[in-house]
Amino acid sequence: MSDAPTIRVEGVSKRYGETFAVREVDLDLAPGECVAMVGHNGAGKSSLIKLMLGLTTPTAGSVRVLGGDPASAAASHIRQQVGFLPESVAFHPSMTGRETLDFYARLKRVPRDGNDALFERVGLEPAAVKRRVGTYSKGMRQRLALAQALLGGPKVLFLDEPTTGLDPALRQSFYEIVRDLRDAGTTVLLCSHALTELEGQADRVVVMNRGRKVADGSLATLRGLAQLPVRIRLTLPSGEVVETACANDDKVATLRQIACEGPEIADIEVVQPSLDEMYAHFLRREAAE
Ligand SMILES: Nc1ncnc2c1ncn2[C@@H]1O[C@H](COP(=O)(O)OP(=O)(O)OP(=O)(O)O)[C@@H](O)[C@H]1O
Repeated sequence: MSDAPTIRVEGVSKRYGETFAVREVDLDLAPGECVAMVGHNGAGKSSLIKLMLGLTTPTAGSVRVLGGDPASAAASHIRQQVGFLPESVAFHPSMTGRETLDFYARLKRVPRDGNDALFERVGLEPAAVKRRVGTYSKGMRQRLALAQALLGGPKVLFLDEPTTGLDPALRQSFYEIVRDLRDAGTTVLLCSHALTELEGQADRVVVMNRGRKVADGSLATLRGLAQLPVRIRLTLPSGEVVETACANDDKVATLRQIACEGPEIADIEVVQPSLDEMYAHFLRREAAE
């Protein structure tokens, strides 16, 4: 990974009238990094993405994407290297999948000859590509939406709630595509409310609350900061499950003690705090400050 960030957000605020949608946010995203942005409804996630897309300009601070201001008139070359999958995509129902992707390719001024490869990549079968979008299932529409976001091989990809309404198998294949993109050096910013499914997918998690960034780090870093207890789950030979909790730093000593002095056990499991629990912790901490 090169050190120059693909995206640099510095001291950014965005105000709509009296409402601060984004407040004094600093955020760097490196090439090939997959970052998950989480937060309640109205936390400022979409507003931040709009700023990074250059659709709006900050009230204060600066946004740099691929070294330039994405909102400037001269930034069409930047916008061409950015893919965006919005939270709700409305395609024209009477156009086929192929016509839809051709249309977006023309808009983005990228050659259409890569479209077949894109359909294959997102798992849209040739027969489906010929059908009108109005006949598509939610999963097929979302695959087409992803193909649209991948047009031109973007260096930066924004995905807003990409897996909402998808079945578990489709979610998995979605994240596989995201992993391949990240491995190929694409910077991916992913917004989601589905916290549990983000575990293992993102290199870093950014927690937003009321426009502010309240936490930012790898899951391991956030676990260290939150200092939430780990749970030790013991299954006794009778099948009964007993749970105890201890500080993360004490878990080895606790396990040793259980092994030496505890009851006979059939199975043991150490359960780290989930992303859901950490998210709740950071919001509680923010509310208390
Ligand atoms: N164009 C706008 N005009 C006025 N207020 C706005 C505008 N866009 C966003 N806001 C306000 O800014 C705040 C942040 O909204 P934003 O859509 O960025 O949140 P979000 O985290 O994306 O929420 P969700 O998860 O529901 O999509 C909200 O209070 C919202 O009402």
